[in-house]
Order: sequence, then C-alpha cells, then structure tokens
Amino acid sequence: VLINFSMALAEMERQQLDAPSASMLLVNLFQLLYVLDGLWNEEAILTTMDLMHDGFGFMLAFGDLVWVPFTYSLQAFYLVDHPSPLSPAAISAIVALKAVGFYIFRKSNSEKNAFRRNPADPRLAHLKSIPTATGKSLLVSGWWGVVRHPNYLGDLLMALAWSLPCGFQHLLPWYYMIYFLILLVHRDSRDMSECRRKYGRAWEEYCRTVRFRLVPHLY
Ligand SMILES: NC(=O)C1=CN([C@@H]2O[C@H](COP(=O)(O)OP(=O)(O)OC[C@H]3O[C@@H](n4cnc5c(N)ncnc54)[C@H](OP(=O)(O)O)[C@@H]3O)[C@@H](O)[C@H]2O)C=CC1
Ligand SMILES: CC(C)=CCC[C@@H](C)[C@H]1CC=C2C3=C(CC[C@@]21C)[C@@]1(C)CC[C@H](O)C(C)(C)[C@@H]1CC3
Repeated sequence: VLINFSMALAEMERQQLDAPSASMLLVNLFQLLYVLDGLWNEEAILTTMDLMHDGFGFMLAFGDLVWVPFTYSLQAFYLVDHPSPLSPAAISAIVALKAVGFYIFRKSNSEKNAFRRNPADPRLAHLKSIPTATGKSLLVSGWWGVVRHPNYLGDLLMALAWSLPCGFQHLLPWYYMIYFLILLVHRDSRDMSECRRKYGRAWEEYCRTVRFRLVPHLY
C-alpha cells in the first residue's frame, strides 16, 4: 500500500498533475481494498492452504516480505512513466469487473471458512455436504458446488481489473495477471492431490459432482 501510494505521488510529480490519474487511482484503490479485506477477515486465513497444509517456511517468509510488496506494485510503478487515459465507460466496466470478482472471492472464502469453523451453523443449513472418513465434510452446493475453487475465480477476475487500467501497450503491468494464473492453476493441482490423499473416495465423489476446477463449463 505504501509503495503504491508513493507511486501515485511520483506520477503526480513526473506528469505534473494536481491529482493522480484515474488509472493510478483505480490500481491504488483496488489493491487497498484487497489489503483491508484481508485484515478485516483475518480469521479466514486460518482455513487457507498455507495454514492447513503448507505451514510457515521460505515461501511465505520470502513471499510476504519481498515478492508481494515489490512485484504486486508493478502496475502502479508502470503508470508513473506511462500515462494510460481511461474513458468513463472503461472506468465503469473495470470497476464493475472488480466488484463482481470481489463478491465471488469474499463470499466463497467466507462460506468455506464459516463451514469449517462450525458445520452446524444454522446460517449454512441450506447447503449440501458429503461426509468424509476423517469426520470433516465437503461442501457440494453453494459457491463450492459451482466450481472446485470459486475463490480463485473471483481472485482472477480482480487480478484482471488490476491490470486493465494500464492498457495493452506493455507486458509489465500484465505480469501479475500471468503470474497469478500460473500460481493458482498450480495451487489448484497441489490442493487436488492433497485433498485426494486426505479424503479418498469422498473427494472422488466431490469431483464427480463438481466437475469444473475454476471456470464453469470451461476448465
Ligand atoms: N493474492 C495472492 O497472491 C494469493 C491469493 N490467494 C487467495 O487466497 C485464498 C485462499 O486460497 P488457498 O489457501 O489457496 O485455498 P483455499 O482457501 O481454497 O483452501 C483449500 C482448502 O479448502 C478446503 N476445501 C476444499 N474444497 C472444499 C469443499 N468443497 N468444502 C469444504 N472445504 C473445502 C480443503 O481443506 P480442508 O478440507 O483441510 O479444510 C482445501 O485444502 C483464495 O481466495 C486465493 O485466491 C492465494 C494465493 C496467493
Ligand atoms: C513465487 C512465490 C515466492 C510465491 C509466493 C506466494 C505468496 C506470495 C502467496 C501464497 C499465499 C498467499 C496469500 C495471500 C498473499 C500472497 C501469498 C502469501 C493473502 C494473504 C492475500 C490477501 C488475501 O485476502 C488472502 C488472505 C486470502 C491471501 C491468503 C493467501
């Protein structure tokens, strides 16, 4: 957030602007929302793969201290010297994309987190689940009945909204979208293997019921 904010100030100085450009504002506000949401819903981090399977090690230490701050701010860095004017229609479309992505991301992550914390929660009574031999159940309706990783789908739509304000003149601001797609497809495969190992036949049944991984009817 601080790096992004300083990029907005640098853009004003370099481009001699009285205020940051619309594209810089969108990138800053979108990423600020992501960070604030992560803090607000901090307890939901407890049911993510990093804590459930991976544990704390080099990836999270290096990832959080170096990778995230210095590569996730590349869109703002790009905009400092490469103005990308946006029409009101383009701004509205990008904001709408971000809103849809955020809605899917937040709702699906919170649904799974609430279910893992208390499967008997009366607010989740309408959801179907299948039991596994471990005593835990798997959701097969609601967001987790649409695709196997609805939270990744929402996150990818948001990633698209973070790169679009920078236009299509250069590959650099698209770095995040490309890297994130590879990261999430790889993470999805890792999670599939881990869940198959943990839940065996119940996982196979889940995969037969929910056929698509990230995008309904596509992948
Ligand atoms: N911006 C970034 O750089 C990154 C963001 N993220 C985001 O973080 C969020 C969390 O992602 P991540 O930790 O990878 O994975 P998930 O939050 O999807 O966690 C996967 C775990 O959820 C449980 N699960 C899977 N399917 C079901 C089901 N049907 N019913 C109930 N539980 C189920 C399993 O664990 P168990 O059964 O043991 O509870 C599984 O191992 C995502 O939104 C992702 O996009 C992730 C990586 C990087
Ligand atoms: C190649 C390399 C070194 C990759 C590092 C991956 C890490 C940067 C990511 C692994 C899982 C992450 C999550 C978030 C940030 C990036 C890392 C650490 C996250 C904290 C971002 C904010 C979200 O709201 C989240 C809490 C869902 C998310 C959890 C996973």
